[in-house]
Amino acid sequence: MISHENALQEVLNLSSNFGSEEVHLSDCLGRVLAEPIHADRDFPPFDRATKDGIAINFVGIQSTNQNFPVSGMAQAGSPQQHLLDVSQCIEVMTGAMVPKNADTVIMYEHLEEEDNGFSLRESVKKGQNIHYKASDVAQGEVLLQEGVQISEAEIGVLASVGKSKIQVKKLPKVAVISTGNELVDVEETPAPHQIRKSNVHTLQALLKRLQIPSDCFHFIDDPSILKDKLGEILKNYDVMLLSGGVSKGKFDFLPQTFDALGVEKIFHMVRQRPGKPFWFGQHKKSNTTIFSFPGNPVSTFVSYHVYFKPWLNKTLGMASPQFDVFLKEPTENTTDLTLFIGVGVDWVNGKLMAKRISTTGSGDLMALSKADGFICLKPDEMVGAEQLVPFIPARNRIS
Ligand SMILES: Nc1nc2c(c(=O)[nH]1)N[C@H]1C(S)=C(S)[C@@H](COP(=O)(O)OP(=O)(O)OC[C@H]3O[C@@H](n4cnc5c(N)ncnc54)[C@H](O)[C@@H]3O)O[C@H]1N2
Ligand code: MOO
Repeated sequence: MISHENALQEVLNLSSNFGSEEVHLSDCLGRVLAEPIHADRDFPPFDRATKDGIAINFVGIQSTNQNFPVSGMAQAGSPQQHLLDVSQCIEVMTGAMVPKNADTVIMYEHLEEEDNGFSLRESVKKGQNIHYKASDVAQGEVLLQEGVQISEAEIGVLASVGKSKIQVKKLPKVAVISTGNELVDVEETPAPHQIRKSNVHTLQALLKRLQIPSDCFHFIDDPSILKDKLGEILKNYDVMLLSGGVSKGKFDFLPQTFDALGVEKIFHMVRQRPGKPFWFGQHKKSNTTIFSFPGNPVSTFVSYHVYFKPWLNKTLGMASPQFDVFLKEPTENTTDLTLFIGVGVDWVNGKLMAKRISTTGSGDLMALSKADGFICLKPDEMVGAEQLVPFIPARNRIS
């Protein structure tokens, strides 16, 4: 049986590239840039007043006895004014172009308004209250690199440089598939021997968060139906995310179905818990990557985070972030498997502290809703209290 580390490496080795596509600014949140973004002009594009007040030429302070008659008004959005007489001033609003021949801005609160203009109430430093042209960024500079994930802050940058259409990395087309005779739809009332499908909904929600559209399928445990239907899906999707039907049961038909469809098995069964029966492969002809997760809800959920997310990140040209948390209580892994243990996390004195969630096992869907993520313990590893341990977040606890 393959170790978790080797399994992850095999998954990453099969990362793909789906090219790029153009999307509108309003649709690009969360997508990954497939082009560098350059400054189309200097930022700021002109010497900009940062306070409401007056603009003067500093030389005028010596010659005017600290009193400046007003010769004009510079409003944000108006063309540049010209201060012709250095003994005078031009009133200037925040965001306006500093007038030609002016080099200093004084805010109203530091001035005394008089009949014939303004006099100074505070000392003035030459050049104050001006945000200089190109002091943030010069025209042509790279503002955002290819591979950056677009957040709300990047949207502002894209808008500032006039990018209404953006090249982003194309996302895979994903089929989310559940298998099993016991599964019924959410709307149905299950008979005593049945349960409602939950994995497909969780997987679709996880994908939706990444803006990945997916189609959902369900098939009963029938080898010929599985072969027909999965054969069709192979032709039309880049990725299959399946749950259930991959273990040792007499009705776990997926491994043999993949084999019959000519899907290359990369590995089946990983030395980990949960998620041991994970089956991973690729159909070369259709270039479809197959993540066949064990059906227990926690196994499917953990496997998605541990394998599919890093695969997707690499496919989109992004690094997978690595996190550590401090363990509240000592924890020992007495097995020869890598363990992923559900934890709740809390900020304590600037440290993210993790505490184990009590659970009955990988069928315990309710415990999942209490977990903020999973800590990873290597086989036979002992981690003491207050020690750091790798953490796979399942929800955002920072913002
Ligand atoms: N002889 C062995 N038996 C089992 C092994 C093993 O190594 N040897 N592994 C166990 C582990 S670990 C897991 S996990 C399960 C996984 O088995 P399958 O992937 O074949 O999953 P199923 O048997 O189809 O289902 C398991 C469990 O999960 C429920 N399920 C399935 N799909 C869904 C869904 N879409 N939504 C909600 N719940 C789902 C299903 O009803 C079962 O209760 O195998 C162990 N056995
Ligand atoms: O994946 Mo099983 O994942 O340990 O219940």
